[in-house]
Amino acid sequence: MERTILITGVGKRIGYALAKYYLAQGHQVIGTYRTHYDSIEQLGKLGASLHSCDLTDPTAIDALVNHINQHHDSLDTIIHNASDWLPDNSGLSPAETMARMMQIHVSAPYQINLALAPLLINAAKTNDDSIGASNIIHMTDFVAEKGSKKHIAYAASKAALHNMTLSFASLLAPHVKVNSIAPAMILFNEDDGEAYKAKALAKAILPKEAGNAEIMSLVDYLLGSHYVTGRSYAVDGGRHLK
Ligand SMILES: NC(=O)C1=CN([C@@H]2O[C@H](COP(=O)(O)OP(=O)(O)OC[C@H]3O[C@@H](n4cnc5c(N)ncnc54)[C@H](OP(=O)(O)O)[C@@H]3O)[C@@H](O)[C@H]2O)C=CC1
Ligand SMILES: Nc1nc2c(c(=O)[nH]1)N=C([C@H](O)[C@@H](O)CO)CN2
Repeated sequence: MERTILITGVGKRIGYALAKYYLAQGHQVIGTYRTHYDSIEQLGKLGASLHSCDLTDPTAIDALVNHINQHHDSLDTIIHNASDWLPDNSGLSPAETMARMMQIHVSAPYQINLALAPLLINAAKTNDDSIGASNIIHMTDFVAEKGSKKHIAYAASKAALHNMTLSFASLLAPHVKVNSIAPAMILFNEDDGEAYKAKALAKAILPKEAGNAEIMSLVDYLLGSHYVTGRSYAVDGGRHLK
């Protein structure tokens, strides 16, 4: 079955890996980006439909969903991947920090889900088994359940994003499944030093930088299911047992 998958934040790392992976499988990918990296050109050459959209701007989000509703007659999957891992000591005021985290991780997915839900439902109904045929995936974080001393606003926004998983799962059943993926140590950042890396790895009983493949295989499972919804799937090396 050829899918049409909207992925936010496809310019790098997990979002870029997801977009390339599903394009390679022959699916249609609609990708949003903020910074125009060379990777965006690469995805365009692979056939992706790409849209610049800063998720802190509700007007830009309106333009995105209006374009999708007007130019795409089918959409069966949305992956809310875009995220800003903003520390509490970034220099922004507490009010600005919390507002930014809630806008990107909660308000933007809320606005997009409500606007595109009819497309997801219609796509599901074209399937022989329409129950749970369409998908929304919210990329949350292990810290949504545990909190974080240095990313309080970020963690709170990811917890709110998972709460929306529960609400949208109830609202959009039986045609649309809605699930969270709660990762921990998937990819280090380029500026992470050896001491930080060692400390981060030691937080899990499986001390690994898990890599993109862990996310891709879980997304594949969720897309193929017709029976899992309203749940959070941890990809965290057993951090809860440390
Ligand atoms: N990497 C990891 O180990 C972990 C990741 N996660 C979650 O997994 C997901 C993917 O992680 P990862 O690939 O590391 O994410 P990144 O931090 O690398 O960023 C993901 C994308 O989000 C985009 N983005 C950030 N702010 C905005 C904005 N205001 N408007 C539009 N796009 C924006 C970035 O664009 P730009 O390039 O322009 O900044 C980037 O392309 C995220 O939701 C993250 O919270 C959770 C736990 C661990
Ligand atoms: N948007 C992002 N969110 C998170 C990132 C990231 O790079 N971008 N990284 C992490 C860490 O890997 C953390 O899980 C382990 O230190 C968390 N969220």
